[in-house]
Amino acid sequence: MEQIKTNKFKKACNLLADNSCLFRAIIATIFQTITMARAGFRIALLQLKVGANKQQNIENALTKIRSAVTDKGARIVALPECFNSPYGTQHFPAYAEEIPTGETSRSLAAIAKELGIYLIGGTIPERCATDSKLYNTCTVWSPEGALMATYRKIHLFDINIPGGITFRESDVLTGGSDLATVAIEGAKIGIGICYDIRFDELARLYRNQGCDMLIYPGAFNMKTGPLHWELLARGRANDTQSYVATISPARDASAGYVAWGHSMVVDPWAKVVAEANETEDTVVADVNLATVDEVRAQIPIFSQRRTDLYTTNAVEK
Ligand SMILES: O=C(O)CCC(=O)C(=O)O
Repeated sequence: MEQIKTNKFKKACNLLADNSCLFRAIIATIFQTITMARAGFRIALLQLKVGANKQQNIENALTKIRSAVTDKGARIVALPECFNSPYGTQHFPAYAEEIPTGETSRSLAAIAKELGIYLIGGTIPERCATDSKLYNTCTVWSPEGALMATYRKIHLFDINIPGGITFRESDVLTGGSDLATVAIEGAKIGIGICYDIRFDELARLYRNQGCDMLIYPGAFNMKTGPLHWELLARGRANDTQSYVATISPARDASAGYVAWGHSMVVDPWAKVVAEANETEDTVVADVNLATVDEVRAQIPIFSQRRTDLYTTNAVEK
């Protein structure tokens, strides 16, 4: 019996010795997989001045995109909500364009291709070619200039704070019904727009789908911005243990709708890692996907949820 065991052991050793190169390669791959930290990318958020002249708004965005890439080394550039039009229901019909045939889409596709970058194209008022309805829509462009995704704002901004702010996007816009994720540089990114950030359910769905980062072009105002903008960005980052980026237009005190500004990147620890003030500016941050993995491993709330006590949507990761 002992003899048989010894022979088997010798055979196994000989096999390993014969295939030592292969064996070493397998061990090296396993070790690498265990220890390999995920990389990341540099993102630039463009807090743009937006005025009444659509052509100027587009030109300004293109200039700032170029400089974020050539001067600051961004691989992904993100624009604010409603960057080609003043923000207001009275403006949306006049500024609306079809996607991807409108002039704004064509300009974004061309600059993404020229610079070889990923471009989160903020939002524009979209006129749908098939139903003629208006949507508040984000487009995402690849380094080849291809349209990777469109996201139509799901939760329309309808609020009424007497003496504060009253806004009813639903007077002219239709809400979208689809989530949108894109795979960029090893990260899965979920898109939301402004008011959407108030809905933790949407962020949860993206987390369930395996997102590492959530990007919200937005334009909070002088009433809700000071109270809620950072709170919500940090809240969603903390809930989902993801990076969160919020991108606002610059503040223009003379505009009909005065944006809060303060575009920011929040890391999965819910720490604000880069932030603008209210003026036109470019916010740059390095997104480190190893930080996502680190937080999720160290505070493993996702696997600790008591789904026997409350419902959540299907978990893919
Ligand atoms: O939720 C807020 O306070 C502001 C939302 C907003 O401005 C928007 O959805 O465009």
